[in-house]
Parts: sequence; C-alpha cells; structure tokens
Amino acid sequence: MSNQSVPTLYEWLGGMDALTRLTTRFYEHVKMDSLLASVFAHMGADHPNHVAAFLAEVFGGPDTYSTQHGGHPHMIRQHLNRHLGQDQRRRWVVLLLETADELGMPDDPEFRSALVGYLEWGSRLAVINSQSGAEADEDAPMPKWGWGEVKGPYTG
Ligand code: HEM
Repeated sequence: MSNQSVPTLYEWLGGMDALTRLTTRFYEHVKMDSLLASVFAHMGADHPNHVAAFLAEVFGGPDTYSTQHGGHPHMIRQHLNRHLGQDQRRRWVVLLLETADELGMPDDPEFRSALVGYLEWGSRLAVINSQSGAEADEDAPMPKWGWGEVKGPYTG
C-alpha cells in the first residue's frame, strides 16, 4: 500500500501477478474471437506481459513500461495505421471486462467504474491513433489513472 490511506488502482486489483493473469487470459480469448483474432494474428508471445506492464504503470504501479519498453510513444506506435473500428474496440473492452469477472478480480462499484472509464478512454485513443495520418508524439507522457473523474472534453 502507498503511504496514503487510499490504495492505487494497481494495489487494489492485486498488483503485477493479477494484471499478468488478466492479460494472459484475455489474449487467449482474443485469439479465439471472430472480430479480434485477425487483428492480433502477429502479436508476439510477450504481448500480454507488455500490456500488463503498461496497465500497471497507468494504474500507479512500477514504471517498467517507461524504463524498459519505450513508454507511451512506443505503445502509440503499435496502434498506428491499424485502422481499428468501433466494433473491434467494443469487443476488446467487453472481452477484457468479462475476463476480469472470470478471474474474480475486484468487482466493487468504485474499482469497476474506474476500470471501465480507463478502458473506454484508452481504447478510443487507440482507435484514433490507428487511423490514417495519426502520428506518435515522441513526448507523450504515460497516462495515469486513479479513482477520480475526467476533467473536461477531448483535446487530442
Ligand atoms: C486501453 C486500451 C489499450 C491499451 C492499454 C493497449 C495497450 C497496448 C500496448 C501496451 C501495446 C504494445 C505492446 C508492446 O509494447 O509490445 C499494444 C499493441 C497493440 N494493440 Fe493495443 N491497447 C489498447 C487498445 C487496443 C484496442 C482496442 C485494439 C484493437 C481492437 C488494440 C490493438 C493492438 C494491436 C493489434 C497491437 C499490436 C500487437 C502486435 O504486436 O502485433 N489495442 N496495445
């Protein structure tokens, strides 16, 4: 736990082991999914671990994705020119939430509200960044997500 009484989302969901279990099982489902299998046909064996590291950092855990995997610019680059659609995005989010249920991750309203909020936000950015003409900002900071609410409209 952090020094404050409110845990980070990372701490609340069970830390690195829980996140790795989540992404490992999630991408097993993805590989079997009619809308997503082709999108992820060429993902490497380490993909679930990389996404777990990314989510860990976003949710207040260790900064391994920034220090060892290229940080947010690298993540954005992985989505460039993939032309993801809203149907694929929706399925991605639903499958991840179903996997969280399957694995018995915390399901209190506060945590799930924060999780859904992040997944909606992040997946919509992934779709935006996957369209023709999108570029990776080499200074893009890592997103940080907590228990709170968004503070205003999309500004790019
Ligand atoms: C919150 C939402 C999302 C997060 C946090 C996320 C995270 C990531 C990360 C961290 C990578 C790079 C992994 C690495 O460093 O090797 C990646 C790659 C990728 N993502 Fe996402 N992503 C999100 C949404 C989506 C969605 C909605 C789709 C498609 C429906 C998608 C499709 C892909 C694909 C195809 C790759 C490349 C896989 C490969 O290596 O072949 N992502 N994503």
